[in-house]
Amino acid sequence: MSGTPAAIQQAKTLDAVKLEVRLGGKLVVDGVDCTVPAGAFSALVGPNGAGKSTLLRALAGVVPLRTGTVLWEGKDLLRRPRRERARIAALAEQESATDAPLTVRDVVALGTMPHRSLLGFGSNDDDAEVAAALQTAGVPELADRMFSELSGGQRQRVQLARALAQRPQLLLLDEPTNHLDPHAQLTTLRLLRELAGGGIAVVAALHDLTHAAAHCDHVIVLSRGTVVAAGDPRTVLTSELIREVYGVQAHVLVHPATGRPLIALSLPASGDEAHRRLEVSA
Ligand SMILES: Nc1ncnc2c1ncn2[C@@H]1O[C@H](COP(=O)(O)OP(=O)(O)OP(=O)(O)O)[C@@H](O)[C@H]1O
Repeated sequence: MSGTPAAIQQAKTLDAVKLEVRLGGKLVVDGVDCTVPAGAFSALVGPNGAGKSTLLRALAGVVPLRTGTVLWEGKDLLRRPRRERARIAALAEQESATDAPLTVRDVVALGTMPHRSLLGFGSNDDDAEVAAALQTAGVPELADRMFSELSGGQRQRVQLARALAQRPQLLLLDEPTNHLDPHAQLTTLRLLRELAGGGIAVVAALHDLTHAAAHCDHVIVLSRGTVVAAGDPRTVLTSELIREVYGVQAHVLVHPATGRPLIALSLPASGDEAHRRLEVSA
């Protein structure tokens, strides 16, 4: 590898090439090409059922690809040994992966597994890693609670802590602000931006377009399993694109305090577009 800045940038990039995923006989991810650079916070947006969760799961190797390749640093990520892959990519999903009677500390400790030696199981290093992840996710006080007894927002932040404990280079998050109150939403988005600023690639499925426009460097717009636009959210998230993809009217304003885009949405006057969208997604 040459030492040029371009080569270095290339080296820390996720490239999805012609990804297809079929579920229940339906092509849910349909020829997705996208690039996610390290050092950037990327939003994955699109209507319900567009395929965002499935795409994130496919990137993490949780659902099998029908065709296509996921490259990290130019190499096939999904063909790497599972443990090596888990040191690169962490996925924080919306729903709990476990109903087992685990404490929050136990759940977050699962994230450290790819870095553990068998002899080092339960070491002080692991404890410190778990404590640091809970602290970063803003929920250190939950460590001894049973995971199954947490609220939706608390679970969401513990899932984030588990993913952070994995010390990933690529962090994939499915609606990380779901269930969170406004303060927690903003602190989570700020944290994700800081993590990206620290040099990792962060990709989050988001429904709030203002969040995507205000906090993300890059946006990928998915519709019916296909990428219909990608790039700087300030240029991609136009009224026209939002109307076309979501069937709603969008007014892109300027946030009076931050100067970032503020996207105000309303249904079209006739209601025709909204009606059409409900029919489409049924
Ligand atoms: N296990 C499955 N079997 C069959 N179809 C599935 C399965 N999981 C998801 N799908 C379908 O795949 C499509 C994409 O679902 P996915 O959850 O990826 O969308 P999404 O964009 O994340 O949606 P949302 O915004 O509602 O979370 C939907 O039509 C969904 O019904």
